[in-house]
Amino acid sequence: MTLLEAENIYKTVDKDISVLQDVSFSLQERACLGLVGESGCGKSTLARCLLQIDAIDQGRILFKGTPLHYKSERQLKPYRRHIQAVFQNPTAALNPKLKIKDSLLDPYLHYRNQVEFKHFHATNSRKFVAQLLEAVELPADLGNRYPHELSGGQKQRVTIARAISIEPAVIILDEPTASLDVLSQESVLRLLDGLREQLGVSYLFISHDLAAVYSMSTSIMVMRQGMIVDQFDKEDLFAPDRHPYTRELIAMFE
Ligand SMILES: Nc1ncnc2c1ncn2[C@@H]1O[C@H](COP(=O)(O)OP(=O)(O)OP(=O)(O)O)[C@@H](O)[C@H]1O
Repeated sequence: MTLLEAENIYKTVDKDISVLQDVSFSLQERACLGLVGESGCGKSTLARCLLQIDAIDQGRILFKGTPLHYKSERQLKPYRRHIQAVFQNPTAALNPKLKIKDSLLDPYLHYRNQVEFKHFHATNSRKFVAQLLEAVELPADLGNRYPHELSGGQKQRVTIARAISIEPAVIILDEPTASLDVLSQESVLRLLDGLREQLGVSYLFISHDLAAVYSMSTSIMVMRQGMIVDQFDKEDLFAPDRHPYTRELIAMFE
């Protein structure tokens, strides 16, 4: 089943600077679609448009066939929980004044009437927090700490736990490991990969790092100057008909 679709999206900023041009793709159930491209090509702008943070100028964004882009905030509410996001900087994503357990409960309290809770069975909030921490391989007592008492990798695991807490269909991962050291990068990617399998969630995995995109994704799209110039199944990364720009990206890793 197709979960998230973009159809011929255009986006300009500052009146006439084109950032996205004719962007189309579809994200299938249980898939990980990788989006790779160099800094400034428009990846985060696309993420913000898909999350209905930024408006598009032309085209359509659909979730399970329903167009999202013209809906009011009230009409969007039932859809927002289905499309969650994890961004580059976990420190900015967590309220410094809230203990981790309270940050983890936030989305749950906001959306609990809409979620079936297939994966997390909350008989009480303490148990729910413990289940979430366990799912992201963090110790249960960490819930009593504040964000500044955690490492960058631990904080990113908390933002992942928040995202999965309301059992979304799609998580947009926008450079989720870019602020982490190499060892934490690897372990967070492994965690995300395992969670996709375990929870049956789909990812749009955004990164400038082709190696990370290759390791995580089932299919890949390549963006250059706001356009998708290449789109293919992961197995076809080294196929002879790859776009010259994709080949340039591959050459950087060889
Ligand atoms: N609100 C805005 N006003 C002006 N320019 C913007 C705005 N949003 C994005 N841009 C420009 O659009 C282009 C794409 O930015 P975007 O952040 O989407 O790229 P990116 O591929 O995510 O880059 P990075 O990997 O460095 O985050 C950049 O040239 C950026 O300066």
